[in-house]
Amino acid sequence: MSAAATAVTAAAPRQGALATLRRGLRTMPEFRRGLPATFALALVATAGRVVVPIAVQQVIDRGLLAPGGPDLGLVRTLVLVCAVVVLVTGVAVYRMNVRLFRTTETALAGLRSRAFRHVHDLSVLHQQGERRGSLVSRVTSDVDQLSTFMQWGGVIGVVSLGQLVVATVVMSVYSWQLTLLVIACFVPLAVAVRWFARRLQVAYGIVRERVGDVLAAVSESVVGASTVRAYGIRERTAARLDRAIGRHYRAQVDAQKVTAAVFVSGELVAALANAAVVVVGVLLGLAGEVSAGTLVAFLFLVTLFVAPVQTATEVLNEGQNAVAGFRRVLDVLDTEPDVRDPAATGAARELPPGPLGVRLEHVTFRYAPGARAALDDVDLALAPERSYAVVGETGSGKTTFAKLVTRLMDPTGGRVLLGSDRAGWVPLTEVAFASLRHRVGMVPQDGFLFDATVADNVRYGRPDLTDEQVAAAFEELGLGDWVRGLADGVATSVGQRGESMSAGERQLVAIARAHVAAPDLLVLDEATSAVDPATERRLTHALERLTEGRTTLTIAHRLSTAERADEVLVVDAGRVVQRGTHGELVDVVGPYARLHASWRRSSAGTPDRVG
Ligand SMILES: Nc1ncnc2c1ncn2[C@@H]1O[C@H](COP(=O)(O)OP(=O)(O)OP(=O)(O)O)[C@@H](O)[C@H]1O
Repeated sequence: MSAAATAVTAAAPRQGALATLRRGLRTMPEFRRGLPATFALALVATAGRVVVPIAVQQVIDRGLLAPGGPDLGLVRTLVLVCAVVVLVTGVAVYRMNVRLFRTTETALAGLRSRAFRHVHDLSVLHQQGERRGSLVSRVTSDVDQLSTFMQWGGVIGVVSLGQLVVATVVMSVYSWQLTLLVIACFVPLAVAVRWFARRLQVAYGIVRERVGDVLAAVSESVVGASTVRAYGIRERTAARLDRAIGRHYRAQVDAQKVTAAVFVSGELVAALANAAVVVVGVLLGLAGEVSAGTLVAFLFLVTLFVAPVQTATEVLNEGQNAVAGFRRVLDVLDTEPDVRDPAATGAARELPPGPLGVRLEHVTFRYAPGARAALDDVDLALAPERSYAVVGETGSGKTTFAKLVTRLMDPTGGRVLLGSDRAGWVPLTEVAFASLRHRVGMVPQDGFLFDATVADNVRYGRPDLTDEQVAAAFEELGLGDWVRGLADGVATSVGQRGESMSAGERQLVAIARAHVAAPDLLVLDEATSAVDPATERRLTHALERLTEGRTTLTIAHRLSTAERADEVLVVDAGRVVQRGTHGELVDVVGPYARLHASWRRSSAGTPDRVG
């Protein structure tokens, strides 16, 4: 599959609801494992429910109204049997629920973790193509949506169906006339339930949409809190949020009205069926067709009819939710990772030992089929242990170049190789991820930090390092005084996404992280943000130490970086148009001289940005 971004939703062909449910359940072997035993318990629970009406009939007809006077011994035995059956049913229902919760949670945890790993396997580009919030919701709330159905809907649905069948069988054994009567009463309800189910689907569809609106409004106002405050638009933002909450409230109430209507209809039909059974039953009794016990048993059996028909609406509704949830989760799992670890196929190679150079052979990259090439037929070689500065106008393709060299994406044409003439070259697509991540390091522009201590962030790629070793690494980079000046030294917490640190400080931590990882090839995306002169000096010094003796590819935004580099590569509209030292290029008429001149013009404002 090409590296071009394809939305996750486009990956799988649409399947029918049942096929989706079946396929979804197949992806959760943990769920199917305990299912037969759970169904056996469900069967016991169902059977237990019809034992009581049968016993009542027996107590009345053969115990209390026995031809030779009341048979109290039989009544006692039947009451005892009933008590045991009720107890066993209770235990079975309890065990069934516990088993169901356990297997469902195990299965969902497995699914969540598989889906999460899969999202990680998708390329960076793909993760950007899909809105991140949406990917997160697929692994969290969409999976949660399945849980109600699996814990409750599926098995309760089957139990209810079983209850209906068993109740019908028992009733028809007692009296086919009364059975037909009860069914006749419930047919309109069954039809109404289908109608209600459609209305519920629409109503809850609107509720889910409104929930999304509320979440979007809340997250936007929280993320943009400073902008909201700065422009004094608090009232407007709050009003927008209130409107979203109000719409959600109305949608929720509308949906609940439909649910309430379903239950009321159930109650009405049950009352109607009871009344009909009493009237017709008494008439049949007078004609000698049914006994008093049968009539009372029927009243019990009618109640067994109501619950399943009512639950059917909810089961249908939950089933529809689950199908929607499964679709969204399966879409993620069905998406083939476009940057695959060759180790998964067993054909992976290690990078050759020693210093690493880079070779690009006719490399082309398009972000989408038919889009303009972000890199266009680039053919070049970078020697090991030298430093290169990649410069160019904004949007010229510098970041794309860096992402292809670190295999965050694969080229749509041509290939990238790492190695050296001495030790040999290996195409990046054949290099095991473990070897690649071990030998190739990247310091991204934003210097993302995890919510942990400075030391934890530094040893991300080297978990074996102690705090002392991390502190020593800062010393080696000339950052000892800075780290000692932090509240708790290397044990200082950086806050969520590193928010307790300034942009420059985050870069220092990111540099230390790259330093302890000690890669042979280092790709640096130079930060564009201006930092204070003291941090700037620290950064420059630390970067010098970090890049010493390593092949370094820097996406340079500062002229000083370009000046210091062994060679400058000038990228323009996806092509490398100039190459040489700063001294060689600066006096030649061309893009570099233009960039340089524009830097000179703006040098009064920003220190030394070149691209
Ligand atoms: N995720 C993306 N999807 C689609 N097009 C993209 C994507 N990222 C970059 N591009 C396009 O590819 C081209 C090269 O972008 P790239 O990010 O490599 O430029 P750059 O030289 O690094 O720019 P800057 O200096 O602003 O970071 C640009 O035209 C950009 O619009």
